[in-house]
Order: sequence, then structure tokens, then C-alpha cells
Amino acid sequence: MSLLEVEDVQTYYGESHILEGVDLDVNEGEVVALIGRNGVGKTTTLRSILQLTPPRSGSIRYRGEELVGKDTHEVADMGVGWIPEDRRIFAQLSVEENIRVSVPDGESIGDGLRLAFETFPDLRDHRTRDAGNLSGGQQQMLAIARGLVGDNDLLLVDEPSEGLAPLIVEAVADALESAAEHTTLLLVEQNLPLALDLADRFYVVDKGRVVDSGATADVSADDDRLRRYLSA
Ligand SMILES: Nc1ncnc2c1ncn2[C@@H]1O[C@H](COP(=O)(O)OP(=O)(O)OP(=O)(O)O)[C@@H](O)[C@H]1O
Repeated sequence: MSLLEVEDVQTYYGESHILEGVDLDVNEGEVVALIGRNGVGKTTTLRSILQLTPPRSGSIRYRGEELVGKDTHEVADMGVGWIPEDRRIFAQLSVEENIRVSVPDGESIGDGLRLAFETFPDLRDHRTRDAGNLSGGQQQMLAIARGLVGDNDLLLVDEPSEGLAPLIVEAVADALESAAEHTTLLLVEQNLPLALDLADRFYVVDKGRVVDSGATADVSADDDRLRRYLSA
């Protein structure tokens, strides 16, 4: 049994049929990338898993348990974390406070801070700064750190490199690699070389369906196999 099993998921926004039967699996410990053009349904796939936009039909099982029909907070409580495109850190809170509030009730805040700062030493250097004053890359690291200390076994990460300068993208990639030592990652990433570098396996989404998948070791970023789905 895979950690996450998505089967024939059909999701709508109103009457717009966005996901037309998405199938994918994520195994424990893996990094899996969802790739594809703008607007093909990658974010909607993550939102469907989280039950933020509940699918109209299909099945999404996490550790064998059906998520469709649950509330988002129940999915979160089961250990599925989300790092959305807009990162959603608390700009007015310090780096440390942002991490503290992500540690679930009953868990050790000290352990959470240790994990965050060991994984992202850069954040330790800025622990008292307001998160809103961090660079875009540091904010992304903080968002990932918050996901990590949230006691999540699966993190859904949406476009972590978006809007970041190339040097910062490298730092975020390192951060995701560190995160992957602790948790399973399902990653939406438009930056194909980055996605292939980070992930063990990929799924190509096009027009609301998975149209290709495989091991990242078997493809390269300039393969026609991938390019034909990714160029505009
Ligand atoms: N809240 C919404 N209401 C209506 N339509 C939406 C909504 N959110 C997204 N869509 C539409 O659903 C389709 C899929 O969007 P989605 O965000 O999943 O794509 P994506 O592959 O993640 O691309 P992007 O990188 O642009 O986010 C798009 O056509 C988009 O316009």
C-alpha cells in the first residue's frame, strides 16, 4: 500500500470540470513531482487531496484511509501538511514565533525549534526577525520549516521556487532535500530541472489528467517526452 493513493479523482470549480480523473501514488519516503503547464490542474490536485476543493468523485486514500468526505482539518490532523504557493507565514511574527505556532499541541516546542534550526541554519541566524522582513528565499525556508515541525508525514508543496532568483532557488532546493530526509514530499514545480533533480518520480498533468509518469532517473529536462507537455 502506498502512503497516498489518488484514484480517478474528478474535481470541479462550480460547473468547470478541472480534474478529469487523476490517478497517482506516493510511497512513503519518496519525493514525487507534479509537472505540467499553467492551469492544467496541479494546484487543484493538491487542493483535492486536502479536501479544500473536495472531489466530486474518485478516491483519495492516505495510509489506506479515505480522505474524500473528511474536513480539511481532519486531513491535516492525519499528518498531511500544505505549503501553499503564497507561503502563508505570519509576517508580523518573528521567525521563531512562526515555528512555535506550527508545533502541534502536546508536542515539544523545543524539539520543533531544534528540528527547524538544524534543518535550516539560516533561519537560526534570523530567529528574532519579523518573518515579513525576510527575503523571499528565507520566507520559503520558513514555510518549509513550519511544514516540517507540524508533525506531517506527507507535505504537499506548491511551486516552492516561484518568483525566486536562481541563487535562492538553489537554497530552497537544498532546504527541500533536507526536508525530504524527514518527510515524504509531493511537489508541484514548474522549474523542470529542479523538479527532476529533487524528485524520485514524476507525474505529468495535462488538461486535468495524468498523461505520463516515471522515474526521474529515466528522463532529462530537454526530453521531447516531457517538453511536449510543458512548452506553451
Ligand atoms: N477558485 C477557482 N475557481 C474557478 N476556477 C479555478 C479556480 N482555481 C483555479 N481555477 C481554474 O482551474 C484550472 C486549473 O487550475 P490549477 O491552479 O489547478 O492549475 P495549475 O496546474 O496548478 O497551474 P498554475 O501553475 O497556474 O497554478 C485553471 O483553468 C484555473 O483557471
